[in-house]
Amino acid sequence: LVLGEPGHLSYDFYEQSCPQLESIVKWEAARIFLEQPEVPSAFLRLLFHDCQVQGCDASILLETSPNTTSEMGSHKNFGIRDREVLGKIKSTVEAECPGTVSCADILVLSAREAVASSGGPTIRVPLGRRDALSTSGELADASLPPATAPVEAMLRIFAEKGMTVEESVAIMGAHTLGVAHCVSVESSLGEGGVAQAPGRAAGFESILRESCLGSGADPGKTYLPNDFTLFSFDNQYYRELVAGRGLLRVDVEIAAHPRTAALVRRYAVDLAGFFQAFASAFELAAGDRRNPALATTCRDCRFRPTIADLKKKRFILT
Ligand code: HEM
Ligand SMILES: [Ca+2]
Ligand SMILES: [Ca+2]
Repeated sequence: LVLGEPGHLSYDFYEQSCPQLESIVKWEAARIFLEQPEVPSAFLRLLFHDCQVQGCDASILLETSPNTTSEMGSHKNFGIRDREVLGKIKSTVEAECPGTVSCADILVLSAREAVASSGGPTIRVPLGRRDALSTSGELADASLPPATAPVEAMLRIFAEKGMTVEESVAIMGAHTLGVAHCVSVESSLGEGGVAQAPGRAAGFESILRESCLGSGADPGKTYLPNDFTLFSFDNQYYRELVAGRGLLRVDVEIAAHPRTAALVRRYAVDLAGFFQAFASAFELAAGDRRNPALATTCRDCRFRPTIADLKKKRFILT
């Protein structure tokens, strides 16, 4: 464990200390994705939910430390899964490069592989993030958008990271992978056949009502694909939106909002344009480093020394 200066991110950060890093993560992730095809979508959402709360510092992987609640205690993190799979990748890296690579960088690299191995763009990411030692469920509550977030809130969140509207609409294309549970969709369903999400196709609205409100549906357990090609990183998400088949409120709204509708229609027919805007948006999302203070490189991504342990110097090896 190295108490590092929170230096700048760079593309060659581990060039001397762990030259094989990117290929280790690439092959270990590929091996895992082959056995568990539901993992890439989990990694991509994990990246967003980590970086959104005190920056990209792997704080979402922390288990409760004394006097704080973990981020997973926040209902905004409902559906977040497969955090332990990142631990597997981390231990493979540890075997080659002990105490060198941060969990935050492992998360960014793994999310990048999730996109590339699902057919999306290959994204170059600068490295050198440090891991948080503390966090709180309250902070996650305050920093993450609710499932009901409208377009304006979405645009504000990504503008804060320096994204253009083109990039903000492109990063929402992450919803080309994975699932949403009924509990996240429910609030957008109307009463008596009147859609709460204007712009959603009537036929799709009734499919959602049947799937999520029908007998046998359990809001916390029943889930639906984010698009028809939930394992493939493509522009199908935008095609669905143009056809009025958005799942979440923000998905439905970006197809109609004056600032975003034209971009949704463009990405639906311009895969290369979507990939390019997504790649630069991803780099901005992964570049959020609000919390470089007292940050470190942790060997275990989930159970980290507390600040008190550090003060006793029990964990400081160098
Ligand atoms: C304001 C913006 C956003 C909102 C309101 C939002 C909301 C949600 C919600 C409610 C779910 C479903 C959770 C569940 O029920 O299991 C979801 C899933 C997902 N989100 Fe977002 N999201 C946003 C932006 C993003 C971004 C920026 C990314 C990644 C860069 C992302 C990646 C994903 C992925 C991959 C899934 C599927 C997860 C899975 O299969 O487990 N989302 N999102
Ligand atoms: Ca974080
Ligand atoms: Ca897809």
